[in-house]
Amino acid sequence: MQVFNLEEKNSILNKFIAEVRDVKMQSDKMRFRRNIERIGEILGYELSKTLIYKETSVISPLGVSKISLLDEELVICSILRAGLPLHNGLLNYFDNAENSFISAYRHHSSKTEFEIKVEYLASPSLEGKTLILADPMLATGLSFINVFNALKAMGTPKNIHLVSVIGSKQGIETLQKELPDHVKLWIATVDNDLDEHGYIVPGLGDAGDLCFGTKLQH
Ligand SMILES: O=P(O)(O)OC[C@H]1O[C@H](OP(=O)(O)OP(=O)(O)O)[C@H](O)[C@@H]1O
Ligand SMILES: O=c1cc[nH]c(=O)[nH]1
Ligand SMILES: [Mg+2]
Repeated sequence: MQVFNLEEKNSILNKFIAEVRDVKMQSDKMRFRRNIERIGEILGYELSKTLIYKETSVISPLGVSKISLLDEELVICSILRAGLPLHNGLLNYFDNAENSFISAYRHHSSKTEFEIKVEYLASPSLEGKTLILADPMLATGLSFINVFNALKAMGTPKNIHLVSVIGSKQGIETLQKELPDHVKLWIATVDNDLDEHGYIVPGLGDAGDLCFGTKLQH
């Protein structure tokens, strides 16, 4: 897996990362969701530079302009719940993409032990297409791996891009071991630690709850 960590170069992205981490700003849920969406827009723009383009002619009122436009069948798949604002950010730029939604949640057998449950999948065929798989948090990496395996039933994509906001070093190492070499990861920032509950430290907390509110454990 190839990793593109956008924090390696300072940009306006830093402001959005700072705001999603900031415990005081997190009380403004609308701003939190919009910042995740803005980060999705930037990650999408960066990955768009690696896609395939085809020269096209555009007729303006005064003449003809040649321009290269995206020439790939894209499918954006997001992992519910927290993937939704990131999905919207990607879709803001890749406006002709097809869309998939898949659920993944942590089912806890104790305070520190959990397995990932994948229960819902709505997707077009992925055969021969470019798949963009979005989830803002890459903690242990188990959600991405379980979802990656569940999506195999939808066909074999030509290219696969994972898009995430905050990753842990450990989670990225796990993905490096478990996912094929051709997969690319686009990530806004990487943290060093995971706590005993599998939360990224310093991270930002629970992205799903910050977007949409707390949920009952079941
Ligand atoms: O890398 P992992 O250790 O698998 O953890 C990351 C997962 O945790 C979060 O989802 P969560 O299970 O909290 O579900 P939610 O979006 O419904 O809150 C996040 O959105 C990822 O899907
Ligand atoms: O740090 C983490 C880990 C899992 N899920 C989150 O939302 N945050
Ligand atoms: Mg959550």
